[in-house]
Amino acid sequence: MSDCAAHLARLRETAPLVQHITNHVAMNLAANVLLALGASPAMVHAKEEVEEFAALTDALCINIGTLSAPWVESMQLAAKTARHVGTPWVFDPVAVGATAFRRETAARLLELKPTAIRGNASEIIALAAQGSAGRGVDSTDSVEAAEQAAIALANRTGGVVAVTGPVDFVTDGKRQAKVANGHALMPRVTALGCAQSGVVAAFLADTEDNFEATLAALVSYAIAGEIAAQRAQGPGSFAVAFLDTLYRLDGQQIDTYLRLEMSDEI
Ligand SMILES: Nc1ncnc2c1ncn2[C@@H]1O[C@H](COP(=O)(O)OP(=O)(O)OP(=O)(O)O)[C@@H](O)[C@H]1O
Ligand SMILES: Cc1ncsc1CCO
Ligand SMILES: [Mg+2]
Repeated sequence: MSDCAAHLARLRETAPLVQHITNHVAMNLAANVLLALGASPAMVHAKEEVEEFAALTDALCINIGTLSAPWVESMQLAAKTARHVGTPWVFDPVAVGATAFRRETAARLLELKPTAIRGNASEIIALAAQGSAGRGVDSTDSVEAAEQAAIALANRTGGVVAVTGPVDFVTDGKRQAKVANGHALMPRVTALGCAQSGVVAAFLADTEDNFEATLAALVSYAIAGEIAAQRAQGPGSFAVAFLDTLYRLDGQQIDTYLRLEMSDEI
């Protein structure tokens, strides 16, 4: 069994509780994706309860997709608690280059050292303050163009950074890898990237190696997308097939489909 398959098996055995403070578009899909995979999602964002919940969850995912002022406070409180108690937390900087509100919120969250950051190329370039705005929530940059930004961010935060797209790039500042799986239907379903950030959080629960766990999350996700696309007619049936495929995904499929490009140490 490959390392990726072992991480997936561990996730299913432990069924980690994953708190989400995510956007209105992603909530339902992210919860269904996590349930299909075998984790336990909870969308908990009120400032009155986020700290209490963050102290008991196995992992936390924070996503700024549909940002508003009360949520910014909740995000800060939850990330601070996660950091304090040593719970892994993932940051998804949706459309961070688009507005000053997003840039300022993201900068404050970065200070709380996310265990992992997952975004598309334009988001990672903007977050590293290298200038791209993207086009709303969609990327206008190639994953390759974001590699140096990802390495710089990983070094700055001490965490893992994943740039996702046609080929995913992941680094912890020392190691790097590329995942060449996936399917072009995946960006045609809204919030599939947001749900993927929740999946990264689920894989980060209870692991010794954050880089390997993030890599396993990206691999599982992309391979499920690739298999699901074989029986999809378009984005609608793809979304349904994707949930079914995540539910059934096994180590043998991972080993059969895996197209991993392990790069040298940086
Ligand atoms: N063109 C593509 N070909 C193959 N796989 C893709 C492609 N685009 C995306 N994917 C897959 O979808 C995953 C997440 O996609 P993406 O980077 O598009 O997220 P995103 O832009 O944050 O999405 P969203 O904001 O809609 O949630 C990738 O990790 C990859 O597995
Ligand atoms: C479409 C959209 N708008 C804000 S968040 C979101 C989900 C994809 O990022
Ligand atoms: Mg996104």
